[in-house]
Amino acid sequence: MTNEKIKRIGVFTSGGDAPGMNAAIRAVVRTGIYYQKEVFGIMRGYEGMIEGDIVKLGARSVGNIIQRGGTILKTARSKEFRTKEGRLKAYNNLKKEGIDALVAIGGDGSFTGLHYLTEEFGIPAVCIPGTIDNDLTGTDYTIGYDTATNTAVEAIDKIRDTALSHNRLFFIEVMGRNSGYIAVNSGIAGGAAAIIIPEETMSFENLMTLLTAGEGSSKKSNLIVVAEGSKIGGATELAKKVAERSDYFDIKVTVLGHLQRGGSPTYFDRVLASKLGVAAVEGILKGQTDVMVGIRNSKIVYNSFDSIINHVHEIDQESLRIAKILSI
Ligand SMILES: Nc1ncnc2c1ncn2[C@@H]1O[C@H](COP(=O)(O)OP(=O)(O)OP(=O)(O)O)[C@@H](O)[C@H]1O
Ligand SMILES: O=P(O)(O)OC[C@H]1O[C@](O)(CO)[C@@H](O)[C@@H]1O
Ligand SMILES: [Mg+2]
Repeated sequence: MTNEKIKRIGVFTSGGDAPGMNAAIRAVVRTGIYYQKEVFGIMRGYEGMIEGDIVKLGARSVGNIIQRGGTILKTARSKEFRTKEGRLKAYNNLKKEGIDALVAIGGDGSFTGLHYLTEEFGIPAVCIPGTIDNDLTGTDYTIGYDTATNTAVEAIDKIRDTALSHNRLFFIEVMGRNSGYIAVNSGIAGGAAAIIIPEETMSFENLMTLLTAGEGSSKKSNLIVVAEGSKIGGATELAKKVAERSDYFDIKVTVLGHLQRGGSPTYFDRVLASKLGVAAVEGILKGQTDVMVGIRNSKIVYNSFDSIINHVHEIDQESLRIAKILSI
C-alpha cells in the first residue's frame, strides 16, 4: 500500500470532542508511519487549518494517549471555514506544509466542511465518525457514544438511589443533539419508566397518563430519561408542566450535560477508534476519497459523503419496543 502520490497526511479533530478521539489520532498517525508516510496534526480543527497551526507527529508523540478523553489536537467550531475565502486560506496552509491527504475525526458538520474542501481543491479526504451523539448513518457506532452512554448510565444509577430514598420523580436530560440514541440505551440500561426522544413523539398527555398509572399503583419514585432534542420540551420544561398538573409527585431535574463528553474511553471506543483509524489511512492510500469510514455488522465500510449527510441514523425499533415492555 505505497500510494506514491500521497506523502503527507494531515489529521485533525473537529466539532464536539468525544472520548476515543485520541485513540483514533494515535491509530491514524501510527498507520501513516507504518506505510512510510509523514503525518501532521492540525490543531483546533478548521481554525488551526486556517491559521496554519500544524505540527509534525511521530509514533512516540501519540504514546500514552489511548486511554485519555478529550483530544490532544484540540477541537473547535469555525465560522470562517463556512466561507469559500476561509477554505482557500486553509488549503493554502495545507499546500505550504505539503499535506496531500486529510483525515478528519468529527461529526456531520465537520464532514460537510471537508466535502466542500475536497470539491473545491481536489484534496483526498476520509472522515472518521467521532461524536457522542451516534447520529451518523453509515456506521453502527460513532467513537465516543459508548463511553458517553456508560457515563449516563452511571449517573442514572446514582440518581436512582436518591430518588428511591425520597420517593421522588426525576427528569434526567441526556445529550445527543437531534438524536435519541444516548437516551434510549441509557434509559433501557438505567431502568427508566419512560424515555423521551426526538424521533418518537410521545405527547405530553401520554406522559401524564403513564405517570398517573404509576400514581394508581402507588409508584412515587420514577426516572424519566429525556433526550435534549425532545420535541415536547427538555427535562426542566417537562418537570414544570407535570408539577402544574399534579401535586402528587416530588419532582427533581438533573441535566447531565458536558460530563457525558469527558472521561477515559471504554474498551469498546478504544477498539472502534483503532479500527477506524487504521481503515481511514488504508482507505485513503487505496484511493478512497470524500467518504466516511464506518463499521456495519462488525465489518469496515466506506460510504460516500452523499449517502450519509442529511440521512437520519434510525433508532432501532426493537430497542424502543423492549424499553416500553420493561417499564411497566
Ligand atoms: N455547511 C458547512 N460548510 C462549511 N463548513 C462547515 C459546514 N458545517 C460545518 N462546518 C464546519 O465544521 C465544523 C464542525 O461542525 P459542527 O459544529 O456541526 O460539529 P460536528 O462535526 O457535526 O460534530 P458534533 O455534532 O459532534 O459536535 C464547524 O464549526 C464548521 O467549521
Ligand atoms: O459543547 P457545545 O458546543 O455546547 O455543544 C453541545 C452539543 O455537542 C454534543 O455534545 C456533541 O455533538 C451534543 O450532544 C450537544 O448538543
Ligand atoms: Mg453534528
